[in-house]
Amino acid sequence: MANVEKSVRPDLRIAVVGLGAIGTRVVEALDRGLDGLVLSAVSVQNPEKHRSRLAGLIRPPAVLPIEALVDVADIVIECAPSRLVRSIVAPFVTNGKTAVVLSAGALLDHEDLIELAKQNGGQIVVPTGALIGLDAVTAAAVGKIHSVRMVTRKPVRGLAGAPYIVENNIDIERITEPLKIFDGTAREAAKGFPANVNVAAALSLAGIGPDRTTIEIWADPAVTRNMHRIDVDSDSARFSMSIENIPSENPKTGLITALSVIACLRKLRAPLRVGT
Ligand SMILES: NC(=O)C1=CN([C@@H]2O[C@H](COP(=O)(O)OP(=O)(O)OC[C@H]3O[C@@H](n4cnc5c(N)ncnc54)[C@H](O)[C@@H]3O)[C@@H](O)[C@H]2O)C=CC1
Ligand SMILES: O=C([O-])CC(=O)C(=O)O
Repeated sequence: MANVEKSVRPDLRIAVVGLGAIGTRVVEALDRGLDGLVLSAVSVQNPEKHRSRLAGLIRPPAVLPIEALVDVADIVIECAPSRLVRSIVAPFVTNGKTAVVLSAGALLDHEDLIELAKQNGGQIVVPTGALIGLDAVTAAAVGKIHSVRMVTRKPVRGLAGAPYIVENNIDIERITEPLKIFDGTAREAAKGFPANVNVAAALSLAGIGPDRTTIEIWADPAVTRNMHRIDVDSDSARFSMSIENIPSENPKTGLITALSVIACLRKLRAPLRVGT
């Protein structure tokens, strides 16, 4: 019998930027082991703050400035403030590599990064994150989607400090009843709520774009979870989806977001992929 040699692909080297609510969990999962992936480096704002936790990992990664990551990683995972998206993504996609982006709202302001990826054989991956059903939305988008509408309801803590609220002097701290604070497009929401509704940007990129996807945002003193409801009407299906996210230590960010990134990473080398 012929001796069939198992082909061995080198591990994909992963870099993570930002060790907050999402990045910390992703780094820990990579350190515990994800098939075919190895954590090569991280970028942090304050290395001293993370020194002991990183030293406690089974395989401590290098701690490097953002611009040095492209030399040591095949894939970068952006889990950082949205203002850093360009500096994180551009070097990777320019070199034909992959950038996983959590600050999806910032992509709407830097859409040329998608063109840069196209020209250089790179890829930008936006995980489902704190949302649900982007598989169905991308499938429906192969046909014709008539409308995508989203309603987000968050506790006050999950919205406080958003630029739109500050600029419009909206007082949400003392509300006793649900208050609709925004009704507009995903593009406008990404500008006004850059750290609160990346999900709307992801939804828009999966479906009919940031100018046709609409979102209402409610501050609700009665809820403890970050709640998103989506209604899609298309020529193949009509569907509604909702998710109630338990906030992480960052009240703006649902716990499931990091798990979505880990699931996305698992798919990269999995022998079975389920879902679009
Ligand atoms: N796509 C989605 O479904 C979701 C996206 N997000 C977005 O993902 C991003 C990360 O979210 P979280 O982990 O909750 O935020 P976080 O605020 O908990 O963590 C961000 C981390 O980035 C670090 N950082 C700041 N400047 C840095 C620099 N120059 N270099 C390296 N690190 C730096 C901060 O120190 C902090 O530890 C945010 O933009 C957030 O809005 C959050 C939830 C859902
Ligand atoms: O976690 C959530 O519910 C959503 C969120 O913060 C975001 O989209 O930025």
